Amino acid sequence: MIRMRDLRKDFSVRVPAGRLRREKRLVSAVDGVSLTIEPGEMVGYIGPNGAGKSTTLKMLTGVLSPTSGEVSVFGLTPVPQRTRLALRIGVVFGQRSQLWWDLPLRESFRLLRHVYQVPPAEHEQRLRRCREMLDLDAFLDTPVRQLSLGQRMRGEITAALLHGPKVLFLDEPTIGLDVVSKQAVRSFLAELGATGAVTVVLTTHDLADIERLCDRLVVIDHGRVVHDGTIEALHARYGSRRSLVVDLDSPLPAGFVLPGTSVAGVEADGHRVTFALDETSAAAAVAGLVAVASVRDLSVVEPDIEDVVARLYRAG
Ligand SMILES: Nc1ncnc2c1ncn2[C@@H]1O[C@H](COP(=O)(O)OP(=O)(O)OP(=O)(O)O)[C@@H](O)[C@H]1O
Repeated sequence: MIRMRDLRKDFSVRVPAGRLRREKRLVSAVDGVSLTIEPGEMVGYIGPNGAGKSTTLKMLTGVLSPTSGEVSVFGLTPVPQRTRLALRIGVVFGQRSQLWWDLPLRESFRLLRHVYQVPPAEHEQRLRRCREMLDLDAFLDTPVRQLSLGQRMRGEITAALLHGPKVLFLDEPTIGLDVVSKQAVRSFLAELGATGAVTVVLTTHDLADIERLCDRLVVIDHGRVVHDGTIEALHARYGSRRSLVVDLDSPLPAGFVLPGTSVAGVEADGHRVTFALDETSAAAAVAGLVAVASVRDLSVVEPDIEDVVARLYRAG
């Protein structure tokens, strides 16, 4: 289990004060975060730039000491017990590689087996799974410095898992990746999450990662948690609704009301209407509509997570 209690991290920064002077100022990067993450959970940790996501991950992984508050990861306090912690966690931080730049990927994996003293059979079994699922074979013998970003990220994720950690921390695992690599990484993480064997905490700016992967979404802003729950709870809280988009042979009569909905948009001279499904199902709305109008085509649009998260950031 991962526990944070009133966790804080302040940085002292020098900011310009007048033309020549600079003065010290405290930045509260993490400002009283309390969270408990149960084993096997897959949690998306999101927030605007500078919200405090990386700083939180750094405290969880023992890279930074908290200014105050408590943090424990599977019973260990990260900074003082960093060596023991390293055996239980896997970390993928985009900017920092755990691979040997000049060696082929395969050699990095071999060296990591020695670093973590993983029995050969266990190592082989884990590596085989990653090779299959992350499609590594085509570039296993390529030096790491020659890998594309997507190939390297797949290598980094493998490297983070070869010692069989209980927790995987990922900072922006899909940033800058091409579509194929993104899909490979997401499918792999989805499968990993489904086993429940590894607890996963990931930060991302790509909300499709969250939609695809995370049951739980924690939103942080200015170092504080502003939402903790499912994506559905976020939609409910911000009143996002599904909508029904219909293409009509002719515009609806003036003053037309479809029970349980409100008109969210009218386009193409009234031939396309979007109804927000406020208090009714898509099926009931469609039935009500085809009874009075000639419907050429229709689609049901799910609420957009980008939209609701943008509203949340603005509110924050
Ligand atoms: N080493 C540091 N020294 C001074 N200030 C820092 C340091 N690291 C982070 N900060 C500040 O702390 C705040 C939180 O930064 P952090 O990197 O945790 O945000 P983030 O949510 O990960 O942002 P991003 O999405 O841009 O990566 C920012 O205001 C940042 O400028």
